[in-house]
Amino acid sequence: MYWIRGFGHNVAFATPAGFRQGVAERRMWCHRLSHLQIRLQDLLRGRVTCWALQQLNFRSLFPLAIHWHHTASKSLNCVWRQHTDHFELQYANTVMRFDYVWLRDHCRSASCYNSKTHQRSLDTASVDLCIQPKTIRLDETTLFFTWPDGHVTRYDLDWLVKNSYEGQKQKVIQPRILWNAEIYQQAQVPSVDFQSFLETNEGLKNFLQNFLLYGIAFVENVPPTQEHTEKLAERISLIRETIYGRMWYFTSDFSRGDTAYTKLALDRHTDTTYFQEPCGIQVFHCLKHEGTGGRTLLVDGFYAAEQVLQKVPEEFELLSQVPLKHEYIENVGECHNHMIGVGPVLNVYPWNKELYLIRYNNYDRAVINTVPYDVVHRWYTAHRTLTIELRRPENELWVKLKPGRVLFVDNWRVLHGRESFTGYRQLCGCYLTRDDVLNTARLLGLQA
Ligand SMILES: C[N+](C)(C)CCCC[C@H](N)C(=O)O
Ligand SMILES: O=C(O)CCC(=O)C(=O)O
Ligand SMILES: [Fe+2]
Repeated sequence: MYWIRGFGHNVAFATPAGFRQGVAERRMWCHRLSHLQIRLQDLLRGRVTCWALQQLNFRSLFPLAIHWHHTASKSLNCVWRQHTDHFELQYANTVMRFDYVWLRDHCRSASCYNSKTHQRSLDTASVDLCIQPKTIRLDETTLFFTWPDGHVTRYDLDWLVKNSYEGQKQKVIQPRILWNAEIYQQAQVPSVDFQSFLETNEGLKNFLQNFLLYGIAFVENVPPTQEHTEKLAERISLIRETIYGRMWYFTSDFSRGDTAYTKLALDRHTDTTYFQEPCGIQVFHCLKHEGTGGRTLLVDGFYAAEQVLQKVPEEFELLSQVPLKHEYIENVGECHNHMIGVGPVLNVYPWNKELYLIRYNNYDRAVINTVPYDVVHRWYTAHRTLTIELRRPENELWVKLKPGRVLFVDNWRVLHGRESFTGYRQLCGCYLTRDDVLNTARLLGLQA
C-alpha cells in the first residue's frame, strides 16, 4: 500500500502487483517526485501527487518503541513520545518532530493568538528557550501540553500534520504542469473570453488555474486599446509601475535604451532580471502590426531546468547557488537609469528544493564578479547545459500576437522572445505584482 498525499488530502492505493514491483515503482516515484513537479502524463493518468511514502517499513524505523504512548483507539493509529529536547509524533503516516519552543510559540489559545486577526499575541521572546512541558496527554484527536507555569496549549493532530516541517517538506507550494511545445498544444488549454474574465468569477478562476499550471494564459476578444488591457490587468492584480511606466506602450522607435524598442529579434529571456525582485507577470497586447515577422517565442524555463536536474543534478544545484548580477544602464534622452539585481539563475525553496523563480537574460547579465574563477568555469558549463535545453526547438512555442488576444506570462517561469519584424508594430501591456495575482487566486480557492 502506498500513501499518496496530493492537493491537501490523503489517498491510498494498492501496488499494482506484488512487493517487488512496488519497490521499483516507489523508486521511480521518489525519483520523479524528488523535484516536486508534475508531469502532464501523470496528471492525465490521475496520478497527480506531491509525495509518496511507502509504509511497509514504518514500524522498523522505531525498534525501541517501549516508551511510546499509544492511543486507546487502534483505528486512530497515533503514537507519541516525550523526549527531553523535542516531542515526537507518528500520525497519518507521518513521523514528526517538534521543538518545545515551537510548540509553545504556536499556541492558539485566546491569550496567545488572536483568531480574528490571525495574528500572534504571544511575545515569543518571553518563552524560556529551555522550556519543556510538565505533562502531555492525548484526548481523542487533541493533544494537551501543560507548561511549567500552568498554561495549557492544545493541538489538533491534523493541524500538526498540516503544519509540521515534515508535512510541508514533501508538499509543493505550487502545482504545475511543465511543458514543451507538444505537451502544451496537446493540452488544448482553453482561452478565456474577455466578457467572462471580467464579469464572472468562474471565468477568472479558469483563467487563473490555467495560468498557475502552465505559466501562460490568453484572454480573447479584448477591444484593442490600452484602456481595455489595463482593465484586464486590474481584474487580477495590481499593476506594477516600473521605470517603463505603469502601462507601457511601445514600438520600434528606440525611445528607450533597450533592444525591445527596435525591430531586432530577441532571444528567449525573462524581464527585469536587474530588479531585486523581478516582475512577477508580464501582460502583452499587440495593438497593431502592419508587416512581417514579429512572432512571439515562449519557453517553459521550469521544464528546461527540470531536464538539467534529471541529467546533471549538480549543475542544477550550482545554478541555484551562485549569485549573479543583472544590470540595466540607460542614458537615452530624458531617461537615466541604473538598476542592479542580485540572485542566482534558479531560485529554489531551501526546504523542499522546489523551483520558484528563474532569472535568465543573457543581454542584461552584468559582469560576473561575485564568483571565484574555478566556480565560474563550472557555472559556465551549467549555464550552457541549461541554455541547450532552453534552445531545443521542441521546447519552443511560437505564437503570433494579434489585436484582441492578450497574453499573460509568468515572468518567474516562462521565457519570452520575439522574431525580428518589418513594418509598424505596436505593443501595449504592463507588469503585475506577483503577490497580488496569487492573492486573487487563493481567494478563489486555488492552491497558490
Ligand atoms: C518594453 N518593456 C517595457 C516591456 C520591456 C523592456 C525591458 C527590456 C529589458 N531588457 C528586460 O528584459 O527587462
Ligand atoms: O516585442 C516583443 O514582442 C517583446 C519584447 C520584449 O521582450 C519585452 O518587451 O519585454
Ligand atoms: Fe522582454
